[in-house]
Amino acid sequence: MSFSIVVFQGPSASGKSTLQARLGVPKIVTWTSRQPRAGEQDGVDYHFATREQIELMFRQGLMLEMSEYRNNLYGTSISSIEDAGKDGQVRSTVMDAPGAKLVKDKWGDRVLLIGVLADREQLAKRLFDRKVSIAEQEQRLLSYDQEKSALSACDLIIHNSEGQLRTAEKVIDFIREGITHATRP
Ligand SMILES: Nc1nc2c(ncn2[C@@H]2O[C@H](COP(=O)(O)OP(=O)(O)O)[C@@H](O)[C@H]2O)c(=O)[nH]1
Ligand SMILES: Nc1ncnc2c1ncn2[C@@H]1O[C@H](COP(=O)(O)OP(=O)(O)O)[C@@H](O)[C@H]1O
Repeated sequence: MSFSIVVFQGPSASGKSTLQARLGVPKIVTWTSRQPRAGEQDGVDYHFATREQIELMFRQGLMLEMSEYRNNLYGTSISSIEDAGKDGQVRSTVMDAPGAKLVKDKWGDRVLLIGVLADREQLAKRLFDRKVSIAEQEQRLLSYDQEKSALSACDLIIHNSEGQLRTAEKVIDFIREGITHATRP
């Protein structure tokens, strides 16, 4: 059986979304209580909901997990993971380390867990370039060490510091080719 879900994990600004976009398979849309950013669409980037709605879904047993990040709730519905791959289409998602671990523990070798890592100094610069406030930069970098040490649970780790993006993209192209090949009838 081939992979049906690719999960990206790693520190904030390491390049998870960039590499997820490069992989180019449909995303598993997760839930968040944070406000949509400019250009983000409901049901495409996230299911945007209130904190209360997400908590209710969790209590109803519909959520695999729920996680608090920078004062917002994030969560993945069980059905979105279970349904992945049913149509023969691999799906991808970006998760924090605890969420990624749950998916890997529960769905095992259906899941390809990719860790993305870049130097701490470069992440600080990327966050600065993104015009993130100093307080938010500090908060995001606080989780750097935790996310970095959790990478040991990954099936593979892609290094994505300055100058490594082209190679990282080639690795992703290689993975896409492998996945597509394996799911071809
Ligand atoms: N555990 C968990 N983490 C999620 C989920 N959806 C998104 N995240 C993580 O939430 C964090 C914040 O994402 P976001 O608000 O889009 O901001 P970003 O830091 O710019 O990517 C990222 O580390 C995502 O990987 C989810 O369903 N569960
Ligand atoms: N290897 C790289 N070198 C320089 N900048 C990069 C590299 N990879 C990604 N970036 C940039 O860093 C920023 C954060 O990347 P993003 O994919 O949004 O990270 P994450 O999803 O992990 O938070 C983006 O502006 C992206 O274009």
